[in-house]
Amino acid sequence: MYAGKARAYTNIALIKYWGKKDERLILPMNSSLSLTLDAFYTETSVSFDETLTEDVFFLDGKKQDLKQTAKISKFLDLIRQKQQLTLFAKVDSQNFVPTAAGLASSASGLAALAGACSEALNLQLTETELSRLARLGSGSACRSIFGGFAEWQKGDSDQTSFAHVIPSDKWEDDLAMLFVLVDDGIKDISSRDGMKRTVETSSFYPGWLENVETDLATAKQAITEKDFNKLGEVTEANGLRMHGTTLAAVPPFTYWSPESLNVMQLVRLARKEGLPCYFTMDAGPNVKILVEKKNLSALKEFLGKHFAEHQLIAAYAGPGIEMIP
Ligand SMILES: O=C(O)C[C@@](O)(CF)CCOP(=O)(O)OP(=O)(O)O
Repeated sequence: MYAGKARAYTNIALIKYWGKKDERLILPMNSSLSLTLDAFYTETSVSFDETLTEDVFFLDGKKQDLKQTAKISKFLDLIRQKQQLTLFAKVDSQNFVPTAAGLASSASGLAALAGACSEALNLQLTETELSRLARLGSGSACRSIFGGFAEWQKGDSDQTSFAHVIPSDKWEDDLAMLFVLVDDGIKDISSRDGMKRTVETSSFYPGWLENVETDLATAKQAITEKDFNKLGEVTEANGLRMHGTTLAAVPPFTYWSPESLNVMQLVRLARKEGLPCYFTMDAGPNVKILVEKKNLSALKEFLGKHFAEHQLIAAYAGPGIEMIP
């Protein structure tokens, strides 16, 4: 039996990955940039075991059904193919996220799985190779190999599409991200399905591609200059552009709930009142607010008038993947 375990942290994109050029290899249409956080992570152990007659997948202690297990098997097949391996595996993933739904991300899960497989089979992968492997599980997972700010350079092949750390002189330690949980319980379209429909049908999608590489350059410059407002402005604008593409998809859809729009308005109001903070959203109604650590308590107080304590969750910059002996 070959066993391994890894811990990987979720990341939130400031410049979004939205659209695939290649579905099988998960090659993105554009490069993206994220901040790895400390608050939410996944611990995954994997054991390739000759006594197993099929892959088994446990998530938070519960045995998963065929559909969920099939996704993991698809990833394991890639590993087995690469390693000329025929053994089945038991995968056991534990999401360490606040009870609220909609926070566990595939990014930390698939990154942890890639790390656990690498450990189990003693693949001795470099961080770049690990990032490429994680990418094959879920695009955004390739960024969770790294702590702090990470850029996923889109590349144009399996070899050239991977993430790397963005030098930041630890500026991320001055920042925080406040999650506002407005989960309205609607089963959203998954990011995978949402971006596929958008690429294939949205007349607004070409506009997204026109701007995103410029946004990325602006964000990287803001990090170099430690310019919070510059980073915040491009983060908020890029997220809005991404979500804008969904409105012109066929059929149209949006991840925004009325509560999401309320939070966006409150963020703009906070800024007007002199509290610099900027929002971004992903494939769900929850809103993430980028704020400097020194202003986090003022932001929590400002939002505390509108939301319950448990709806406001703070996160700070987090580390890259950790192998667990
Ligand atoms: O994280 C970002 O850059 C932006 C998003 O979160 C916006 F919703 C997309 C993440 O997509 P992911 O779950 O990685 O898709 P997969 O490759 O189909 O598994």
